[in-house]
Amino acid sequence: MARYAQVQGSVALITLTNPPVNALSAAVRLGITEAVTRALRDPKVKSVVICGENGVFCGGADIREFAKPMTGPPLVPMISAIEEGDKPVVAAIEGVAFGGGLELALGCHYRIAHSKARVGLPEVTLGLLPAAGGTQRLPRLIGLAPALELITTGRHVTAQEALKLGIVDKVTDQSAQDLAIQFAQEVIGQPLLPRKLSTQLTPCPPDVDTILDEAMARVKQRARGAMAPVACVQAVRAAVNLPYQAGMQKEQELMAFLFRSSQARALQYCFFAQRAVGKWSLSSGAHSGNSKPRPVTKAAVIGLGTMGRGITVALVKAGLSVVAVETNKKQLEMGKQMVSAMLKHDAQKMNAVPRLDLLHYTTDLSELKNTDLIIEAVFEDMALKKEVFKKLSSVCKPDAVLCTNTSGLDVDELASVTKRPELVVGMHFFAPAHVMKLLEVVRGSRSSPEVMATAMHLGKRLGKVSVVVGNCSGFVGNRMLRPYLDQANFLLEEGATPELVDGALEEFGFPMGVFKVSDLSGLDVGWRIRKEAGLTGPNVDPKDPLRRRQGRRYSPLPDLVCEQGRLGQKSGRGWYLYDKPGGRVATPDPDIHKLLEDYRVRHGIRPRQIGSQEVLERCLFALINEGFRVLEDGMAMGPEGIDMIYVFGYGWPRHRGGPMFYAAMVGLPRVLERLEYYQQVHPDVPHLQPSSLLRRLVVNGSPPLDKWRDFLQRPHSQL
Ligand SMILES: CCCCCC/C=C/CC(=O)SCCNC(=O)CCNC(=O)[C@H](O)C(C)(C)COP(=O)(O)OP(=O)(O)OC[C@H]1O[C@@H](n2cnc3c(N)ncnc32)[C@H](O)[C@@H]1OP(=O)(O)O
Repeated sequence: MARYAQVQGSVALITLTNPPVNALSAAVRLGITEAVTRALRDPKVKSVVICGENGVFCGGADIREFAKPMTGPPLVPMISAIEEGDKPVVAAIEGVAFGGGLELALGCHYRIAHSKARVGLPEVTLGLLPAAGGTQRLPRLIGLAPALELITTGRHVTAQEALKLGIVDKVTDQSAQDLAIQFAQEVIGQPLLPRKLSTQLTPCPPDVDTILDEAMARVKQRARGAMAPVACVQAVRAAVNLPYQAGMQKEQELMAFLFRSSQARALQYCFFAQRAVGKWSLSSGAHSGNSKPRPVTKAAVIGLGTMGRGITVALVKAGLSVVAVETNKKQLEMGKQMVSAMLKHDAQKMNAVPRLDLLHYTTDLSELKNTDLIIEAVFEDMALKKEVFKKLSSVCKPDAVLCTNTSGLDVDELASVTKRPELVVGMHFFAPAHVMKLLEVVRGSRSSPEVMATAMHLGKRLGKVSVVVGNCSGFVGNRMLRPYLDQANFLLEEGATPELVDGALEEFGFPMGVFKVSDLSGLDVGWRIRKEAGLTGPNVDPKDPLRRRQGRRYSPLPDLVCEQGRLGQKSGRGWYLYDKPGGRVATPDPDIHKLLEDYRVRHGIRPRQIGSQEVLERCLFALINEGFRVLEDGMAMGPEGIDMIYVFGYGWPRHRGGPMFYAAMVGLPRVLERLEYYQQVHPDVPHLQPSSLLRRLVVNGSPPLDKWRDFLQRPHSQL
């Protein structure tokens, strides 16, 4: 797992060999330890180079080993032995040096990087801290403020920035390994002590306490309850206040606490789940490994509303040539201006030139003859979308892929109006589409494996986390959102306020509570959908009482709020009050409190005290319950997909792993018991009726999440 060779006469070359990323598994650590001992002992060896095989230095500790009992030599003494040795050791960094990989390089006396390499300490994103000396050596090398920033964010740094910061000593466009070998010979005999970071003091600016206090305040504000960033600041503080060994002791103590935490487990689960969802499979046997995507060089977007504009920007940024179609001339002009502004803004941030040349705007659908893939993003109306798909079917070349950005309409119904249903697929982007990482790729019953591969591959090119989902109303994300929203509204009826509900959800870790999000999205969106569904407005069944629809409990509160012209941020009032239309700072609104009080009086509801625990249980467990139904219905590949949809599309706190992971952490018997309790109290809310899958899992001893698939009733997959 580490190859040893002697090159150029006196240089020991140690190569990490653990594909694909040379993670520091037990075997690799053993290999390095043995190779370093050999090099330091061999009198013919005067200097050492450490590099990684296949153009990757090292992706850090082997994350898969974290769940198992520790074996092999630990990292800290291994790195100390390198630093303490009396022969210069040079790290040759190609590809990446992340986490333990960078810590290994910091234990070396010199670092040479390839110009395309990236370095960083991403441990915080795994719920950990750099506990192989990273929190102690990096501040000593580059100073307090930059070290704090890198360690608390886990940000990856390019070789050029690493050179500027002083993390690496040289950057080369040629082979980093060759330059390191040459360099290792040049530095033989030079004093090593100044290169041993553990012997140095952390450079301390006069305002050191202010820097640390501000960093702590910043991470606490951003962390939304995540513990690792806070521990990172504490560890770096030790690099300033304590001698190296005591600082290392502190680093170990903090790490031991984090390592055992449920947050670390959740974040590490997310790391693997994010990668797992890219490996999709269908019930037909087709999967990502055997289905080839079609080439897409020219794409089109139909409709330049908010979604269409964002999708256009995302496609252009990925280097695709795009035809943007908007039949309304005024809208086209407005869309054009906004897309250009967004592209220019993004390019400016990255010091690049905006690729406006990739764009062509038109009002004429017949200009789509040569496009490979078309994404329809018109108004969310089935009749309108069908009309567009009919036209696309006759205008586009026969093998062009037709995608819809619907957020929940039936993909099969749309496909049925085309002559190529096998080439129709849902690509459900989330607003703003050029920013949000999530993409639901919706498989219609006739979508071909090739078309799924094409949409998934395009998602990857756009930098999205793409998740294959089944074609059911609302797909996965929005389908699970309904019970969550319902519960939030019911809680208002029963005595809560928007700020009480949002406060509990934000305390849990959501960036915004449900009512703030609704205000941001615009309350009229849901209002229109409810009108179309006959839940409010003229199409309501006259036999339905005000607080019941289609046989189940219904809260008309959101409709009443809309009827008052309170449409959210855009109108300056919604569930909250804003300083102006379009304002973003939400303050509790006495008028809403009055509206709620009057409503309760009108309906004879005695308000009661509602606590955070009830808010969380009712909103989150109802959502989770629907997640189990999604699995039971075969609309998702597994719980990992659901979790990634919620983490990347709905602000679910990553350190809680996603709703299904959270359910497993809380304990499935507990989730079941609370759902049963609430269902008894609210028998007219079917969403609280525990799903049969949840019951079956509990009866079978609550198996771990990766075994849930075994408890689905077959045939299960609709994918
Ligand atoms: C008290 C206890 C003390 C314990 C001390 C513990 C010290 C911890 C310090 C650490 O080092 S924690 C790990 C820090 N490193 C990272 O977070 C890096 C994670 N990896 C990445 O960012 C990326 O994978 C990459 C290295 C940039 C490569 O990206 P790329 O897009 O090229 O490929 P991927 O699809 O992401 O990965 C390929 C393959 O490799 C698996 N993998 C990647 N990194 C690791 C790792 N560090 N450990 C184990 N496995 C890793 C990844 O899961 C993929 O596998 P798959 O089977 O194909 O899904």
